[in-house]
Amino acid sequence: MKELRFSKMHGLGNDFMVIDAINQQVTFSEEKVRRWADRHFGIGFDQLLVVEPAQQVDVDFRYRIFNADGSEVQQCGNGARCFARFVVDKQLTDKKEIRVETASGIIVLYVQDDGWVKVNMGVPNFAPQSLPFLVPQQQQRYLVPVLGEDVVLGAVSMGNPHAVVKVDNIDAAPVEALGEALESHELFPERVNVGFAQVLDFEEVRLRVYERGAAETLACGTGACAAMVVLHNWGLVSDRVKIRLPGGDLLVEWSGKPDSVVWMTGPAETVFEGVIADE
Ligand SMILES: N[C@@H](CCC[C@H](N)C(=O)O)C(=O)O
Repeated sequence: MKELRFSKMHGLGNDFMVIDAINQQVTFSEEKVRRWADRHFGIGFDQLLVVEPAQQVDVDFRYRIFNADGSEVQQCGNGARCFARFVVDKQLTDKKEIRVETASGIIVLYVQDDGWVKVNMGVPNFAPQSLPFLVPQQQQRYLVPVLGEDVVLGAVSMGNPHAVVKVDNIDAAPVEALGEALESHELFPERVNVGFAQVLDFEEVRLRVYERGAAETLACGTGACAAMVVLHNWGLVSDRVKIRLPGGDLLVEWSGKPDSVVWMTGPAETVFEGVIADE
């Protein structure tokens, strides 16, 4: 058994175990991640974030993400902000503009003087095959039969797959039941994250997200970006929107022009440092 150092961090209550895998040797299995993620018998987290050496020449780090159920995924927005704070606080870099490779491409993280992090989340991809979403053609709105009703949703990849459902009031939304049913719906063969969005006005949206592989979380960064771009396409929000999640607020900006990137700005906090025995 060897000792493995980690940080426990969160972005608006979406919580993470963060491991420096540059200065420590560590291997991952689904079973190990699930054990660490357990909130009673482990450390407890929504996602595990791993800092690895860059594999490409033009980036600073490689960023790997595992959901609490042990599945490795392509992107995590709240995690990206925590990743930036981690590599700066641990003096793994002295840069304030950090280029990071993920399983879905390169993202750029900017650590601001106030400690918040602004992330270039890349260009949203509305092509159904990018999620993947098994529908005959790309549309702004899709009608999906689930739990005995036809649910209207938008679909987008923010590097990871998202479905967005507009609701009148997120407090009354069937997040658990519908979220779970859509997450593993046959039209989403790689499963999907499901956002429930309540539009307050052009600049403000309330959002709850049922995350693939982690169930409902207090916040989802890519979910906030997905909700914003879908609602923007539907003409319901402006280019700069405050997304109010159960764990706090995120600022999401997107012009809606072809090939324009999405910007997400918000906090990232360290809760404690820990050491765990690892085989
Ligand atoms: N919490 C995240 C998203 C984490 C990954 C997601 N559950 C997936 O499976 O794609 C965020 O802040 O974006």
